[in-house]
Amino acid sequence: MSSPFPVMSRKLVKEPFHDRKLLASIWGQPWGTDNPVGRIDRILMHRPGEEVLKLHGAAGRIESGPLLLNRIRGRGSQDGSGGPPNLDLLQRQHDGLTSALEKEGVRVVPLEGPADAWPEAMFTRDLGMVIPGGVVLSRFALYIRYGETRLAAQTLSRIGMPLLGSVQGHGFAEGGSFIMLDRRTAVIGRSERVNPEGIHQLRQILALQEIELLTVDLPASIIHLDEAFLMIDRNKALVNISLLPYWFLHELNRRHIELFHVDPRDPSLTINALALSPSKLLFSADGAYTMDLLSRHGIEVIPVEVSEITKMGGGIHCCTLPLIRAAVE
Ligand SMILES: NC(=[NH2+])NCCC[C@H](N)C(=O)O
Repeated sequence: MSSPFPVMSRKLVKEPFHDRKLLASIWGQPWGTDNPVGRIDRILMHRPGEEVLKLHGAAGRIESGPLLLNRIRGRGSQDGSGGPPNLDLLQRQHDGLTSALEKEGVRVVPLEGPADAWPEAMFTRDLGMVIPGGVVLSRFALYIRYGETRLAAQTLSRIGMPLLGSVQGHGFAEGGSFIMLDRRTAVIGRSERVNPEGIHQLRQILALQEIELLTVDLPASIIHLDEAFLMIDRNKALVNISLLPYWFLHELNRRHIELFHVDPRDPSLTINALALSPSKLLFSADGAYTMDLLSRHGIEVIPVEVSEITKMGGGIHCCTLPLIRAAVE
């Protein structure tokens, strides 16, 4: 088979780094993604182990929103009871999620290295920002997650995915607050976990590919954009309007993205689902009202049980980091 890129040629390289054919020919795969819904080829996950039991009693509460909320006196709507997760149930639900993905033909890449020091390594979404051509590694805002970046760097370089940058200095950015909206636009949610310095660094890296970065200020009740917003098809999104500013909804509307409410009767992390391909989602089995709405609009939803996972402050989206998505259109 003749390659379009003869390595012995002395001609100048014309394609950019993220050219899919060049990537596949040299780096083995068309790594990364320029969209949020194309068919997923492979995905990074971590099966939770004994490390989750290291979360102390109040972790469930602390981790579900900014730490700052703990300094506000009186009882707030976020305050939960906490307590350690049921490891057996957590593992069974995580295994269910993995098999649902494998059944859809997605290759699951396990996180390598000693995850036992990092109780929230299960939330692999947060490890990086996947962009065309590779990944930008996160820098975590909390000590309890800080070492996860090293595991990601190790795993992703071993499988041959280009590391296109990493948030450094005093910057913070976590993958759960980032999405590639389309070839020319990405979105990041600013919060306790994603600071202006992290956003500035990411914006510079994206500018190398002429990608604009929109910043959405998140309310104090959440830490990541994926608790408020999910793309479900090229031109369709699920939104929680109580957590998003008017200008952003208006901008989506201006871009002809059809919006669907996540039903307020469903658990709050229902929106934290995953597009396997355009209009086909892995969805929390507890989100019945929203599933009904989506099904009525021709969107295929595959339910999976994640109730124990959500007790740790994340859902399906948080547990999965797509490393390669097919191009759309
Ligand atoms: N992408 C996400 N929404 N991840 C949620 C992570 C939740 C986890 N308890 C944390 O505090 O980091």
